[in-house]
Amino acid sequence: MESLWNNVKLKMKDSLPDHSFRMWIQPIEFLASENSVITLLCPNTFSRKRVKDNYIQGIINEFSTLGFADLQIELETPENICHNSSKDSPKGKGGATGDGLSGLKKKFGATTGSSQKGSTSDSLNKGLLLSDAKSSGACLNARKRSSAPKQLTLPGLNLMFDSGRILKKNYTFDQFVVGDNNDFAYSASLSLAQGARNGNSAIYLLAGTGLGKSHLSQAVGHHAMNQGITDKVFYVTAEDFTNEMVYCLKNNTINNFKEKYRRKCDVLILEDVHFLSGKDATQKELAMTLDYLLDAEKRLIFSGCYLPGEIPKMNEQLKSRLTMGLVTKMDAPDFSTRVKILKKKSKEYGCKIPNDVTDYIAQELCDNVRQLESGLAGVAAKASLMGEMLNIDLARSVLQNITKTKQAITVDVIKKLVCSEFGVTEQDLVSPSRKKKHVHPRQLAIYLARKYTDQPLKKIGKSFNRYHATAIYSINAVEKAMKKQGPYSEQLNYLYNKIESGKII
Ligand SMILES: Nc1ncnc2c1ncn2[C@@H]1O[C@H](COP(=O)(O)OP(=O)(O)OP(=O)(O)O)[C@@H](O)[C@H]1O
Repeated sequence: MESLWNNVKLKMKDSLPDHSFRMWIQPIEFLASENSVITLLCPNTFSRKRVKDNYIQGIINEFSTLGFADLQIELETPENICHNSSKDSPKGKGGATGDGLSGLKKKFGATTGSSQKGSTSDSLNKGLLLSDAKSSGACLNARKRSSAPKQLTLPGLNLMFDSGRILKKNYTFDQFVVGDNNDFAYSASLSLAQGARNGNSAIYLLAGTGLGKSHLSQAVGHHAMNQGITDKVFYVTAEDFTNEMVYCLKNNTINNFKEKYRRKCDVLILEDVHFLSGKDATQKELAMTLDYLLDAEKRLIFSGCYLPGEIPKMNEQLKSRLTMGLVTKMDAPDFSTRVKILKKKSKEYGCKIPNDVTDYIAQELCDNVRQLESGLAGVAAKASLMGEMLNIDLARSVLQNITKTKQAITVDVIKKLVCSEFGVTEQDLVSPSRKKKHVHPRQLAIYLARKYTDQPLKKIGKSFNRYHATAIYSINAVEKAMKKQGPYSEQLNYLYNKIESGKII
């Protein structure tokens, strides 16, 4: 169940503005599951109230799209649990809150997984074990051992470090399954991590969503640190880089920023390069930083869904620096690699999946590895939560929610939906009109077509009489607008719900 919750989190990451996700959803941890009730642990009462008021419905919806429609979600806080336990205790003082979230989970017998993003490597049965521990008063005993209460941190505040984001603990080379689709990217990344330059100190990992860019680029960081090569590994997204630069400019600390990236970094991992589109000042600064790093033969790993040359409003200097090293493309895995991935992941989750079920999942889910993981987690979680046999019928009942949506959505279906919601015609969508009332629905339709269909961007652009670059620009514009919570993201969530509920077909 813990990995099911991690999948729900991943889905929410896509639909919420980044800061809201990091502040409110990311810190929530799975605590227990019993009889179709899932208990989640919020860091404190304030966060619990906020989640209850604003995000609980979204959480329920995401569980339901993963095939768990009838679950009840309970939100707990460390204080609350130990307060409840202390009612049974003759002299319950102090509290597990002092140890924070992970301490409390340890006391309850659950593993904490990756500190930031939650690991999928824990057994799917942990939730049930956890409930047992809870009912047998483990918290109470733990409380007696705990030290004086300490202040809890605000949710999400410890996610960024001076050197960027924390690397996910299981994004290592040995957890990465190599197939025909990614063997070149894998070898190039490994060789860069090991310091065999072959004339290259930079790599650009190019792939669609969920195909392993973050996994492989973070594996380079892990390797450099674990092998004692360097601990000066900076892992940032292009958005983080931009925000940090703007912050430093405003606070007159831009020299520190330059010093940090140019002189204190041995390995720079920069993700989601397409975010830089149109950000002239950041592009110039990054190009200069890359000159320093390339001259010093530092290791650079970039990743993005598009080639730099395809990203609109990107300056030529930066484009050429980003592609100075190897550009390696990762494709969707073929059937046998999907089976290998499922087998590896099910071992990680600590569950045994019969071969025919693994084959079935691999046949049904072929878009990307994230989707594959989500299907596997859903199937295993349903078997564990409902106490059902893990067989093809059960797998079918979980996967049909994922595949039904996927099969039926085409660019035309999306166009029709957007037209009916915005009161425009299909002709308006494909026309050259730059009027806001046409541009807005057109950009949304392009974004949705990218999200819900398998069509390549070139083809999507063509369906709207647009160039490839304009399609990328539209997607970036929607992603940017979504980050500001408000009518725009609500509108988009509404469209997601309509599409995913199958109500438009
Ligand atoms: N070859 C692989 N072997 C094992 N796991 C993989 C592989 N490729 C991807 N994954 C897993 O799939 C999930 C998604 O991968 P990742 O986050 O690296 O994708 P991404 O390309 O960075 O996607 P996005 O562009 O949406 O951020 C992760 O849990 C990752 O561990």
